[in-house]
Amino acid sequence: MSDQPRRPRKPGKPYRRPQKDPVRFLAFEALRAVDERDAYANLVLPPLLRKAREQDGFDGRDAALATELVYGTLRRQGTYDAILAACVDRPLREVDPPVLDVLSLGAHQLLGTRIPTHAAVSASVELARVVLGDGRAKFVNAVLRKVARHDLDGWLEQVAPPYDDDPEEHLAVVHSHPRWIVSALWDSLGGGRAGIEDLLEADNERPEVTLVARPGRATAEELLREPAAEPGRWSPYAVRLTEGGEPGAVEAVREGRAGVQDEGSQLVALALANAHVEGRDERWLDGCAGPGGKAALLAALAAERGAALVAAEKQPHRAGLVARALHGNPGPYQVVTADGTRPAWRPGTFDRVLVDVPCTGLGALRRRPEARWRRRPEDLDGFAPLQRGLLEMALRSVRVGGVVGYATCSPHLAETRAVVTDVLKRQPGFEQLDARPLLPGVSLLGEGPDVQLWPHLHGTDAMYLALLRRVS
Ligand SMILES: C[S@@+](CC[C@H](N)C(=O)[O-])C[C@H]1O[C@@H](n2cnc3c(N)ncnc32)[C@H](O)[C@@H]1O
Repeated sequence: MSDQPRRPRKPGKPYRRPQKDPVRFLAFEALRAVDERDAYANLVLPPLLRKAREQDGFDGRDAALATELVYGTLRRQGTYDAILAACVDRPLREVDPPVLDVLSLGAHQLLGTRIPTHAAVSASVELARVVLGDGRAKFVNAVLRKVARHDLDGWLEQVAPPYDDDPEEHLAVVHSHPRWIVSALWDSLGGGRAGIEDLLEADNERPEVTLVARPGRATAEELLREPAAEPGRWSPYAVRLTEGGEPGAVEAVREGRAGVQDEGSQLVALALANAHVEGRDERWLDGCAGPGGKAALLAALAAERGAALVAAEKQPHRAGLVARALHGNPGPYQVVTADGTRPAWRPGTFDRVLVDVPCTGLGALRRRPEARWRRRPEDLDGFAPLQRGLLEMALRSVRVGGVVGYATCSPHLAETRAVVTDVLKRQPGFEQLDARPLLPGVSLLGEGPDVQLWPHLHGTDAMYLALLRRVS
């Protein structure tokens, strides 16, 4: 793209080269990658930040601002789209995607950060001059000046329908979630307006980084020596890095003795490990193990009891990640690349089985800021047969008296209770255990017997767990 103006300027208006602000430029590059290449922000950002540290001298504050601009813009995209639609004289789908990205980034700076108005507008116009050219920068300037006329609350009053007229659409616009997701989360959570609003807002918060000290290999005390580290809320193995931090810089993480793992995932593994099984307790199975977070915790717990874990994963490259996560485990384990719906082991082989099935991931929206806009309701139909197939396999793989854990990182009822109910109808001989006492100290677990965790109530991802014992 040429830096030179196409036509000579009028006297008195000398041409000024646009100033490239590395933080905004990096945020724009990340948004384009997410938009254009369906990339994931959490994968795109780290290499961009690394490059910026080396080439542009980015410091910690620059990196924090760039990260906040990317994540905040993506999370609040639904709200910003509604506001931008009111400021643009044509449908947003007719605005070029790169222009829309600059506008959204500008809207986030104006409405979602403390950056002063003039700085937010001028930085966005400058960015537009660099990446879009002077003509479209004028358009960006005009639109963002309209956006700047109100604060976020003022805009929401204008663009969101009143709650009493259309509660779901109101919540969708105000809390920036697709309407079908608002509806699904509300169905699962139940209750009135306050609870669902708290949940939707929790999805818009950046989660803390939580570490797991793998038992027998590291201790929570060791991890608590890290800066701004606090004990976990529920899991004895959890340590929260309250200021984010860099897990890769933690020695125990680098050595594989500890890992990054949300407390909800730790609780699922712990509940399965703590469930009572009669008699032998030597053979454990993780039936869909990649990338290996729960398998690593299970394997370490199994080692403490003299049990062995088989970790099965269908995708070869993910099986490689499982092998890496389990490397150095003090007890016996085996990683197999296998289709868990067609097991390579005999029925009734295992004493404990976990199936943490592929799902829509609607319980981890706070970690994947773009995911809510990519998911479609039809995705549920795609996962349904696999989720049932994997649970059926798990039930066949456990011996009489043994226990199966069915887990998802989605609270959608079609992926949680509906699967368990359907499969148990076809496969008698199982009783559902009350999972709640197996999560000691965790409050607000509902009526059971299954467990649904929530970001706003438990500070975890919205993990689901049902525990089933084979009785005949
Ligand atoms: C939700 S993830 C599991 C996360 C894992 N438990 C952890 O904590 O790291 C589901 C995994 O199941 C794998 N998978 C999908 N279909 C499978 C199948 N038929 N058999 C075994 N694994 C499968 C996916 O590749 C994915 O790695």
